[in-house]
Amino acid sequence: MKKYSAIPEIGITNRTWPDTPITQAPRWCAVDLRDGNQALPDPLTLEQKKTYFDILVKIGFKEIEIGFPSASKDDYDFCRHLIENKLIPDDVMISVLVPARPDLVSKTMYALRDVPKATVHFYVATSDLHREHVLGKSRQDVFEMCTATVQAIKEEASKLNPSKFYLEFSPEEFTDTDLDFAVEICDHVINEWQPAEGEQVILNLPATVERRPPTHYADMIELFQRKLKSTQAIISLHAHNDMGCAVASSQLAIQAGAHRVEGTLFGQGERSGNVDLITLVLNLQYLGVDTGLDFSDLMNITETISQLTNMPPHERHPYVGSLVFSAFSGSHQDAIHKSTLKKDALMETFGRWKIPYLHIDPADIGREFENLIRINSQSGKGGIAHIIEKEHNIKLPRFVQIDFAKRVQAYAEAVSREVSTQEVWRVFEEAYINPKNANLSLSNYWPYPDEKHPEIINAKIEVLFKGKKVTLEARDNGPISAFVAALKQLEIPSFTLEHFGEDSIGDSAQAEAVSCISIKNITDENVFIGFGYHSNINQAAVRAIVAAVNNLLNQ
Ligand SMILES: CC(=O)SCCNC(=O)CCNC(=O)[C@H](O)C(C)(C)COP(=O)(O)OP(=O)(O)OC[C@H]1O[C@@H](n2cnc3c(N)ncnc32)[C@H](O)[C@@H]1OP(=O)(O)O
Ligand SMILES: CC(C)C(=O)C(=O)O
Repeated sequence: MKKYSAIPEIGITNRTWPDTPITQAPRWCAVDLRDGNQALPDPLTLEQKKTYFDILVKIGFKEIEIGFPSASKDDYDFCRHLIENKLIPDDVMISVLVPARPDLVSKTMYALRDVPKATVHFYVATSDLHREHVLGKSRQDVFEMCTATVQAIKEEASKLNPSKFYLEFSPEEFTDTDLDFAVEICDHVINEWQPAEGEQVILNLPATVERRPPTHYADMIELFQRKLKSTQAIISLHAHNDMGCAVASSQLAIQAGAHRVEGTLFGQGERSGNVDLITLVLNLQYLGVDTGLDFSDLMNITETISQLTNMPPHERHPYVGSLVFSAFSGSHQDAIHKSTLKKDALMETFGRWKIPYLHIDPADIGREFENLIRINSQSGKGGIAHIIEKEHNIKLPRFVQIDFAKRVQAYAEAVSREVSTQEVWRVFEEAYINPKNANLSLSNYWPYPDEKHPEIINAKIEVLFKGKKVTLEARDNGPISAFVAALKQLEIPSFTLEHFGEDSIGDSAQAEAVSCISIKNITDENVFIGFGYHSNINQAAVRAIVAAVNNLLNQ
């Protein structure tokens, strides 16, 4: 016998869910304070639960499962705390969990006294595996347990008038349960509860352990609804993530007609967790669905929840991971660099958000482009140019990008790790602004127009050349060419000025000028680049020339 084998199909005919797009958000129920909390190595304290509850409310959850009051004093106290201090907003429905054990119902209901309204959620395992081998019960026993539990809830509820109670039932291990039995037991629970006209019972159909592919979950949800007799049911999902497919399962099962989804932030929950509501909700938002939840402050939410649970999300966790809006590799960086500059135009062209390698706008979830492009040995010129432009406001000409990318790559290979933006700048400075082992340094430069021919510029310069102070003079028809003419009197290889570009940094009157120069060694045609800064554009240019000449001398 093989240890693992194919899982039998559900046996649905004419399934409709694959052709049913999601156009409307389901009801969301956050079960972080129950399923999430029960799976934490250190369960949340009362204070921590309060903070967590407030975050869930702020995000916009209207249904929040707050705990298992019969399980522990902490859970009981938290329930009392919310009710006694009237901390539950009018438009929020809390729910509590209890097993199908009448002995635990009274404590559960007593914990809810004075609540204006609440959902009482009870569960019993219905799979053959669990029912027979854990609970040791027959199918008939399970019917009786449900009857007894519903009656106990009704009885306790009647003592707590005028609080209004709603019912939720979970056939635990639904996805491993014979579907006809699941339908029968759910119809039975609704019949026992006898909901008032217009009232509905939540049937929460859990993938307690993810034992099937997402398509099977969707099939089961569609078929369950076809078979259910009652018309007073809300179909709810509760997917676990053992195969890593909980988001996909839930998304397909919503297509299959589920009205409500239970899950947790970051998928915090038993084993590999519950469905991650952040991913699921933002996936629907990405599909244009109005989800009713607000994750615009997601990074602060992430930070607080990580502290509470002591479990920060993985760096690649969809939407929230620290690396999900970062690109290290050259072709990704190039594409992002080019397209973020014209993101509005792209939006016009495609009629929706579209940027290569970025499926949503990070700004929508409180993130920025700031760390989007990160540098290592996989990076290319586009990304590196992006860093220099973003951090230092300097637009690198293409030929400089090509030259500089090689230098940064050599540096990254030498250090064998990610290169910080400060290091990128240091490489830039050493390459083009203050080259190491400089033989030439500029002490002073005085350009002045000729008295008789003001279009002619006289250049007087003082330099330190190979340790000696030298004064040089020359004239030409511009301040830069006059400077070059003076410099050429030194014993340096002959060169020509190839490129001269200038830009300004900042937009005030005191903005600094930045010049980019390239010179070519006439003998071997090698090109050398220099950059210079100054508040005066001519002074910036001659500093760039000095840097380029130093590179030529260091050849
Ligand atoms: C899939 C889920 O996440 S379900 C929620 C799980 N969450 C929790 O279990 C957290 C809180 N639980 C607890 O604090 C405890 O388990 C309690 C208070 C509920 C019960 O504690 P104990 O009475 O000590 O029982 P214990 O947990 O050891 O065993 C469970 C008993 O309940 C039975 N049981 C388990 N689930 C159910 C159920 N849904 N309905 C009825 N009985 C159940 C078991 O068969 C077992 O019965 P046994 O004593 O006859 O063998
Ligand atoms: C109690 C139920 C809903 C549950 O947590 C599960 O089946 O995973």
